[in-house]
Amino acid sequence: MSAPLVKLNNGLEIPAIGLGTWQSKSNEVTAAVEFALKEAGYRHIDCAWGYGNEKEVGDGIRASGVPRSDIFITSKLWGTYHSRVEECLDQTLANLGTDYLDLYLVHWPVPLNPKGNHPIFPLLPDGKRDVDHSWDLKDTWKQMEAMVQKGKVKSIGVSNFSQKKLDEILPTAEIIPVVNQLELHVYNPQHKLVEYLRSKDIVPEAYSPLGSAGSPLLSDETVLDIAKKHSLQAADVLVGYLLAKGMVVLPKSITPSRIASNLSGAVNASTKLESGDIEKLDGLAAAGKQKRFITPPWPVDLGFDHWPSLL
Ligand SMILES: NC(=O)C1=CN([C@@H]2O[C@H](COP(=O)(O)OP(=O)(O)OC[C@H]3O[C@@H](n4cnc5c(N)ncnc54)[C@H](OP(=O)(O)O)[C@@H]3O)[C@@H](O)[C@H]2O)C=CC1
Ligand SMILES: O=C[C@H](O)[C@@H](O)[C@@H](O)[C@H](O)C(=O)O
Repeated sequence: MSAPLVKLNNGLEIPAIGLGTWQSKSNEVTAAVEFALKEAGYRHIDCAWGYGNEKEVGDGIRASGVPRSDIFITSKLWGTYHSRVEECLDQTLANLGTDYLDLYLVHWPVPLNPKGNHPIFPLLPDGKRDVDHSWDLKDTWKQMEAMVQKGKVKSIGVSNFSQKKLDEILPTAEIIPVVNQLELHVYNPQHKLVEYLRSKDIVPEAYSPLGSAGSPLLSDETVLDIAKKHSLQAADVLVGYLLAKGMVVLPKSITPSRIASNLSGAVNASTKLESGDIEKLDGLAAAGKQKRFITPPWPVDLGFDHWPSLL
């Protein structure tokens, strides 16, 4: 079984299901990536410099024996490197053991102090994250564009960009981001933002599609009812719902049976779900279940709906 392909605005294609690797421990991720590629039919791996496990992901890619050219690899630029994009990218390429990425994303629209008191999470004396207010996001994007010109990445995109943040880079962008990777699931569907992305031909990529670790989504009554009706598992419905909506979906697992079913079960679910099921799932958040699970304490306004106020 393989995942369907989704067309990007530059004509390239991305497999609609990618294996997530955030919080996959270094001693577990190699086997997970190897299994996903060799046994479960995955051809897309979602990584990030900030996850600290790219070397082990690279080991899994090589152990799978699947040719590099058959695999779609994404990684992400961390905040302390907004003014040094090529430096972060070169580390990622070396970590993964490849000479190009299929997709490189700006991880968060928040430049962090590159000379702060920590290489990943620099903090100010008051304990807040040390944001580099002097750096302009437009210049991060210029440096991202240069990586395409240099041939180090095939496509570039963003992650965790609200409409407000996209509107900071789009007027001067020479390359339109191909995707925006966001927290998207039945409790956080972000319908308005997704509609905006569609209007700009930017593909929504769904992270934490199962609601991340310890998720209540897997025991949601509506999800379970729909799963029962079609003889599916809850996770199949959650991933299949996003697939059916034409999104790219990034379920993470280090458990072989789940890695397999998150692709095969979800593709099956995407063909079985009826319009009434999709309507019900689309309406869960508005019916009182709206919830974000990933809200790091950025001391800036990201411009998202339903973001806890931390300012
Ligand atoms: N751009 C960004 O800022 C972000 C990007 N991401 C990307 O998206 C990926 C997915 O998001 P993530 O937050 O990891 O969460 P997910 O929604 O993918 O959930 C992962 C959790 O669900 C469990 N799980 C996986 N499959 C099943 C299943 N079939 N049945 C029951 N439980 C299951 C996993 O356990 P186990 O592994 O033990 O099987 C793990 O605890 C990340 O790994 C990362 O690649 C995520 C967050 C932010
Ligand atoms: O991709 C995963 C997430 O974005 C993760 O990298 C962040 O939430 C990070 O832990 C943070 O605290 O800022």
